[in-house]
Formats: sequence, C-alpha cells, structure tokens
Amino acid sequence: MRPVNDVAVPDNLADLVIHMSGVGVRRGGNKLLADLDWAVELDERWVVLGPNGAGKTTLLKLAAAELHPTTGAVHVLGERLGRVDVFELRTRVGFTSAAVNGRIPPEEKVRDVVVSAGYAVMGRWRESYDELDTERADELLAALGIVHLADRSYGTLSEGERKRTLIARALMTDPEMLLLDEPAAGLDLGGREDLVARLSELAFDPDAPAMVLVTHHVEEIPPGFTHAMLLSDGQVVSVGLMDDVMTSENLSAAFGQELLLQRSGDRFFARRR
Ligand SMILES: Nc1ncnc2c1ncn2[C@@H]1O[C@H](COP(=O)(O)OP(=O)(O)OP(=O)(O)O)[C@@H](O)[C@H]1O
Repeated sequence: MRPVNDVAVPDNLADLVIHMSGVGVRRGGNKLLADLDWAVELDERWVVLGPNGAGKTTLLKLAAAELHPTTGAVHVLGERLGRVDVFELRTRVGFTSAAVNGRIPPEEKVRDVVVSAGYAVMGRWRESYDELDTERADELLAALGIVHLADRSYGTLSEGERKRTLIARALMTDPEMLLLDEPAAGLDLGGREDLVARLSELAFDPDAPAMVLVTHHVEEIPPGFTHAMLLSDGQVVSVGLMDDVMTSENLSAAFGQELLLQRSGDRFFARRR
C-alpha cells in the first residue's frame, strides 16, 4: 500500500479512522474527485477547505459511508467500503449537514432531536426515552450552550441554535468520528464566533472523537484543529499539518486568486492581495 500524507500507512488500518488511496469519484462524466490519498488518525482534527464545487461534500460523504468511490479504496474506521454493511458502519459516525437539518421535523422538541439519534441508530423508536438518555442529551446541549432550549420545538430555533442541536445529536451516539459539513454556514458573526469557540473546546477535549470539518472560510477554523486539506477542482492542493498547509501560497492556489493569509493569535484571516 502506498504512503499517504507522507506517512507510512500502518499495517493495521484499524488505527486509522479514515484511509483513502487513489480515490476517484465520477458522476455524469464529471470528475468530482481524482486520485486522492488521505489518512486520518484517531486523535486528529481536520479541516477540509476549498472553493464552491471543489469536492468537499463528496469527500465527506465518502468518509460518512454515504457514497462509494468510482476508483480506489476507502477504509472508514478500519472497514473497507464495498465489503462492509454500511448501515452498521454509519452508526459509528456522527454526521451533520444541511441535508440532516432538512430531515428533522420542525415540531420535534430539541431534546428529542438529540435523544432520538441513539434510537435511530439502534433501529427502534420509542415515545418515551430512558432517563439516562435524556440526561446525556441535556449534558450535550449544555456543553453546546443551548440546554435552555431543550423543550422548544426545533422549527422555532435560529440557524445557529439548529447547528448546535445537530452537533449535540451527532455526538449522542458516542461516535468514533465526527463529520461536520459547513457547520457555520448561514450564521451571523456572533453565531459563528460562538460555534468556533464550542468546536475549539471539543477539539481540545482528549475524549472527543476524531473530527473532520468542511468549510469555505479560514476564519471558521477552530483553534485546536491539527490538520488541513486544501481541495480545488476535485484535487488535493495541499494536505498535512495545519501550519504546513495554511500558507498564502497554498490558499491562493486552491482559490485561484492572489490571497493573503494572516494569523491573529490562534485564528486565521484571509483577503485578496
Ligand atoms: N451527482 C452529480 N452529478 C454530476 N455532478 C455532480 C454530482 N454531485 C456533485 N456534482 C458536482 O461535483 C462538484 C463537487 O461537488 P461537491 O458538492 O462535493 O463540492 P463542494 O466543494 O462541497 O461545494 P460547495 O462548497 O459549493 O458545497 C460540483 O461541481 C458539483 O456540481
């Protein structure tokens, strides 16, 4: 097997939460991803950054076992896609996206949105939940700063509150990997800053699962994230440790224009030169 991220691949793929080798995805004559290599370890927190249409969501869907590659091999949590029951595998992955948001009934209570994740995973539905489950849901809602909304219906929440509810839901099943597709999209400045701070706390928590966050904006990279992949037009522009990848040169190459990347403390900012 060939090396990925310049790191020799361990013999035991179970040590890696994601491993992709020579991966390509084609749809209707379009190359959504081409010849992509990637390895994510248990304790890593990754940002996948790139312009619209770069292939970020496609990459995340592979990692969520929601899509199969056209070429190459994808291992998720040590299991090879195509040779594993994806329904079983998906129960081990926490995933938030606009699509998940669209599947939540607006009248559902916030606490139930979180608790029901566990029941959906176990393939059963109950009108009332175990006390332990509701305690756990409230703990997660508290960690995300929205436990006061537990009895509200989901449809009445602001965009930022919904995003945080979905992150709590994704964490409810104690996933081995957390995938976040543009969690800050549509948030105002305060909402974004609050979400970045919460994700940063999660990133620094040694008990938190491996994380992959997809975004268009360097300002949304939470402190504590360790690695980055820059994607453009279905191809990797740069991949590896955050500090090596996040340069003006790499960012300019990914977005196809001259950009200046700046740091202020532990945050990134970018603008056109
Ligand atoms: N089923 C499909 N058939 C053909 N083309 C597709 C299909 N699904 C996605 N694409 C195209 O593949 C490219 C990558 O899509 P993807 O959603 O992965 O990009 P993205 O980086 O997440 O974009 P955005 O930032 O705009 O959400 C886009 O140009 C998209 O139009």
